[in-house]
Amino acid sequence: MSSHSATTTSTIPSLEESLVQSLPKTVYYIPNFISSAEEAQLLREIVSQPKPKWTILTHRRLQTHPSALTKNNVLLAAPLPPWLESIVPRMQQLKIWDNAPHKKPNHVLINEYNPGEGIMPHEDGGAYFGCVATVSLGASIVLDLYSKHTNADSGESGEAEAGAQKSTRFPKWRILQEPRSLLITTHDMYTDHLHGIQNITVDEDLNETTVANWTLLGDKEVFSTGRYERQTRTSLTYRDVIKVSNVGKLFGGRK
Ligand SMILES: O=C(O)CCC(=O)C(=O)O
Ligand SMILES: [Fe+2]
Repeated sequence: MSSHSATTTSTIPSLEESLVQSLPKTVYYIPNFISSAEEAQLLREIVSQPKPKWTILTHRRLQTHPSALTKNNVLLAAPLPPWLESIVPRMQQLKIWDNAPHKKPNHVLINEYNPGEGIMPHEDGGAYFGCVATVSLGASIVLDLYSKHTNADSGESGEAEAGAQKSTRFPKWRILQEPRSLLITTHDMYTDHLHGIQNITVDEDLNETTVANWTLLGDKEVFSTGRYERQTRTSLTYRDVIKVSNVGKLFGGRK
């Protein structure tokens, strides 16, 4: 009976036990939120999307489901594809969407990072209800967190930086996201902080003092050397877009 736990639905830990206590409010980290079979299925769906679904960016590529927002940050009403919707009820069990305008996510960005790729520090902003739920697929990666208001003192300078990281900001905290994990970012952490992923090939210096969610990790052994060689990592970021418009209305009622 060893490895026959095919479904994990009944074993999600509570939000309380998933709180990342060392961070400003509020971040939750849940390892193994999905099973390996679900992870494989999601990755199959992602790679089988038609080529034009991908937006190629300098340091990653991106899919937007069901579609990109309009210039005014409006989502044209459409359901999420069923393969992305499949894990939404499990998120709803955690009650993280209870205060959201639509009570569940209606938009998913899919980011794929090869080794050496990343995303500049940014905030996700006011188009969305202030909660993002990130499912990681394929490999681990470090997410850096920054205070929104620069304080010039932090961090050593010294390290010669290759690439275009112009703002010399240093991450204040780091979160290690394992494959199949769920990361929930909400409240002040959503509104008052920036997050980013460095364009590097190895995440280094990983240990219980440098990784905010160390005690919550599913498998610390993987990081026992303190180093993690990046592999392709894909993330699904689930959000609730506040403004939704019916296409019919939009085109029918033109003023
Ligand atoms: O890949 C991630 O975990 C972060 C993605 C992200 O920050 C975004 O799409 O806004
Ligand atoms: Fe983001």
